[in-house]
Amino acid sequence: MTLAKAQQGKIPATVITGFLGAGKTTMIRNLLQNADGKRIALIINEFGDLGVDGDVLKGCGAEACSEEDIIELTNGCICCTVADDFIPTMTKLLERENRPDHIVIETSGLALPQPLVAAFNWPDIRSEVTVDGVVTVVDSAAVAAGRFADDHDKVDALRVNDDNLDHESPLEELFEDQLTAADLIVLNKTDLIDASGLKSVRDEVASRINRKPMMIEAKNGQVAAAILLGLGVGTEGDIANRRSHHEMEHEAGEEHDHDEFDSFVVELGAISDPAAFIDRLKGVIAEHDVLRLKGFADVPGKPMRLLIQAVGSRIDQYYDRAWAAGEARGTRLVVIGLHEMDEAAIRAAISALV
Ligand SMILES: Nc1nc2c(ncn2[C@@H]2O[C@H](COP(=O)(O)OP(=O)(O)OP(=O)(O)O)[C@@H](O)[C@H]2O)c(=O)[nH]1
Repeated sequence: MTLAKAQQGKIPATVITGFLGAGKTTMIRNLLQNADGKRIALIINEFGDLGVDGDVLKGCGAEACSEEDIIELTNGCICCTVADDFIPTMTKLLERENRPDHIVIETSGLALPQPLVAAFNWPDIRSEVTVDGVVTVVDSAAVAAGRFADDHDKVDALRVNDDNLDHESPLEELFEDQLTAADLIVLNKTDLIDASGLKSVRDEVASRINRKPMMIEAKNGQVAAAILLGLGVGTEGDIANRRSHHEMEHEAGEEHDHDEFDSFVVELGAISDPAAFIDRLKGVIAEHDVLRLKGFADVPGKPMRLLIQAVGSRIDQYYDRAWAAGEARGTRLVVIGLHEMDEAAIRAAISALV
């Protein structure tokens, strides 16, 4: 039977992966607003105890995806909760009378796509759904800045003190695993680098994988729906050829976890001078090498909440929606970094900015 025939009648599902802050949610938001009339169900998974991505997407008011079609998986990283969380969610989705035309899954920035894609080979899922393709979003500016390659010395130093450390740099490994799973690589944030920087990013990305998936460039995740949702690969049938570092290192079946990374939520009162707060926040992020920080701030006198998005020390902010009636105003920020980050010091430093 041909691949196309085997997939006939199945709902296509697109898996969108990529490191923290690469631009996955931005790309999906753009997709929902330009979905060519398709009805999309969205499954979102986020690292950290504050559902920022779901909120951003629910607020985008696109017709392609109503609020009940946005499902948040909050019990941990999707690659570790496949059996307990993802499969039951998919089963429920497939039982709905009004089935979607397409399913889009946004993994957390720390997820390995391989176990998720492999789950599409489970009999109940395989008969109904196929993976149209895995799209890996890359933060081109972060690659150009050496984000995924520059801490060899640090890892080597840690390895001296820890015989059990069998991994490369956790960022580098994850970056490669997410690229390895890709059918399409989107080199995003090209507005932040010049042409020669972009050429180096292309070369570096290509050098990290053996396969040659399609690679395209994008700004603000603007990629046509026909490309994103039209890959037609059936990736579940090829996932055994795209093994992650973890799978190769732990053939014996040792559990994968996210011990190398950590997150915590900082709650603050109102922020009366957001410009000054954000300016000084950049310093805290740089000093403690925070990988990702995002959340909402309460600015006195403003009817809307301020969305704050930091990727490394680049920070975007905008007022995204009005505080709802009865909603407690407050500032809540999720901080994500390497496990060894100094939570107490970061908490104290951020709290001192208010
Ligand atoms: N300059 C620039 N900023 C971008 C681009 N794409 C996304 N961003 C910004 O990057 C930040 C992170 O984008 P998200 O879409 O939330 O990234 P993500 O991959 O969903 O992040 P996580 O879910 O936390 O892993 C936001 O502030 C976006 O506005 C781009 O092409 N150029």
